[in-house]
Amino acid sequence: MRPILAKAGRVARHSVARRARLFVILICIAIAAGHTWQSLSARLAQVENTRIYSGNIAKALARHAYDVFQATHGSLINISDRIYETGVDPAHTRGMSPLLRQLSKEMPQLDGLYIYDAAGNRMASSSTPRPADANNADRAYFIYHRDHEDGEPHISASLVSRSTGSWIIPMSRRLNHPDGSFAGVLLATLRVDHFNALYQTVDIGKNSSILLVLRPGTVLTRQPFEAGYIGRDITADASIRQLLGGPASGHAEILSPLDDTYRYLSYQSVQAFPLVVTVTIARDEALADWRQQTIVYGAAVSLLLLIIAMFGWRLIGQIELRLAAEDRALQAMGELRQANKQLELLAHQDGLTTLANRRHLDMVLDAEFRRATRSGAALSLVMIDVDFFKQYNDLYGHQAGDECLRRIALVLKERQRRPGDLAARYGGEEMVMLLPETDAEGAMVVAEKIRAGIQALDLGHRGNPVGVVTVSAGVCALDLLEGASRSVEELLGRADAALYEAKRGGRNQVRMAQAGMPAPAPVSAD
Ligand SMILES: Nc1nc2c(ncn2[C@@H]2O[C@H](COP(=O)(O)OP(=O)(O)OP(=O)(O)O)[C@@H](O)[C@H]2O)c(=O)[nH]1
Repeated sequence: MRPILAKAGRVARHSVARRARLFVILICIAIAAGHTWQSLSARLAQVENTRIYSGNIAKALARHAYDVFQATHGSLINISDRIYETGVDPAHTRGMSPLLRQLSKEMPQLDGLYIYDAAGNRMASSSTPRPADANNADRAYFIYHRDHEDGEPHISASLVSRSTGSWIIPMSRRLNHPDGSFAGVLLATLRVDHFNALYQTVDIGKNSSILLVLRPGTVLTRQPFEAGYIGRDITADASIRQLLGGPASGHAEILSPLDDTYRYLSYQSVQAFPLVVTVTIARDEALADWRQQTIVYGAAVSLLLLIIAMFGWRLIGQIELRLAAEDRALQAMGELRQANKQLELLAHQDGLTTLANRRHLDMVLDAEFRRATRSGAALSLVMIDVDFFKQYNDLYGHQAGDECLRRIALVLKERQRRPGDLAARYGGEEMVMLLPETDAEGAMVVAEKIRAGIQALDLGHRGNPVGVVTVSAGVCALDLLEGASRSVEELLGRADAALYEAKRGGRNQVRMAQAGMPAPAPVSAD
């Protein structure tokens, strides 16, 4: 495998591990994000349910408050009509206690009904008179009516009744003389208990509350009841003031000014009266189920993520190990291929000259011969033999002889100009140049250039009359052979014969094979 391709393959394989790691991370992120989204959605749904639930309760309780105050208001109108029948006659008014008792009995929300004159003295009441409430000129509702001429019903802040000792909500009307001057106050007191008894039946949780509020923000009663909260102004908190100052009903998350607890607050104004019912549910209580579910799911999802991360990482680790093993195998394969190539090269190469060896020459010659015979193309062969090489060895030693052969081989290599040209060591100091697509004349030119090139090496040789190393060469071309008897052996034999002729002719020359050339005879080394 080529190094660049191998590297590209390695990069691609390692990017698989990277992508797998990224995939596991993305899966984990997706699961975590999905759980977070689901959890936040569930929280929103829980908050919305709480809003609807508390809003519905506030609506129902506001309706109840309206019914109670409307009925009380009806009674006050009824009583004042009776009083006005006689033009606010004190004697007549003082005799109305039985009527007040009767009306009070019929209305379970009432703690009592009272009539006070312009000086605040009690003129009639539904309860047994007590010295403590003989004069109520100091009460806020009395002062209000004394100072305001309107005959509208007035609701005051809750207080403890001097007559019954119970927590009550005063609802009163001004009484006028026929000339419009202040004649006294007609008072109905509503039992705080009456509201709380109902509020207690609403299951909204331990840390949640229901408030009946007198606008702008005075607490009339609270469930769970705590005397300390009665009369407090919840609009001291700006956010609540703003909230209650808005539409007739609404919802918000608030930090309760009463107990510093975060709560979901729903409120509903009571129709026709300056009253508001608020239902607040502690955030902790509202979200308790959601929190528990989130913790359980969160633990399950965390476990799942842990398992995915652990298995994912282990899997990726194994992938990486496999990839590393693959890398090593590929590298080993590459090295093996390289070694095989080297071996192949060595199998075809002559160790001394690095020219093609005899075996390779035989293979190529055979193939080229058949190809040329088939196609009618030219094919030539030059056989080269070093002159007086025995003397060279004798004179300069075998190692010098080897070096000489190497230098000669370089000249042959130089002459391999075409892709098909092949220089080979034929054996000993004999070499061959195979020249496909080359005719006899062309081969003669190449052979001559080789001969001249070797002489030009100027390798001193005292045993050679020329004084330097020279070669003789015999050339034979395919077209010199007779058609039917053509063979590789003949081509070689005829080239060898031509070489023989060159030797006989005095060496350091090139001869071309001739038709009917005589068989080679031994040449003297002298
Ligand atoms: N140094 C060395 N000598 C070799 C090698 N192969 C063959 N020879 C020697 O080459 C010589 C060839 O000598 P001969 O065939 O008698 O002929 P020559 O001395 O070259 O004389 P002519 O060919 O007639 O010019 C022998 O002495 C071989 O030992 C080789 O690989 N290295």
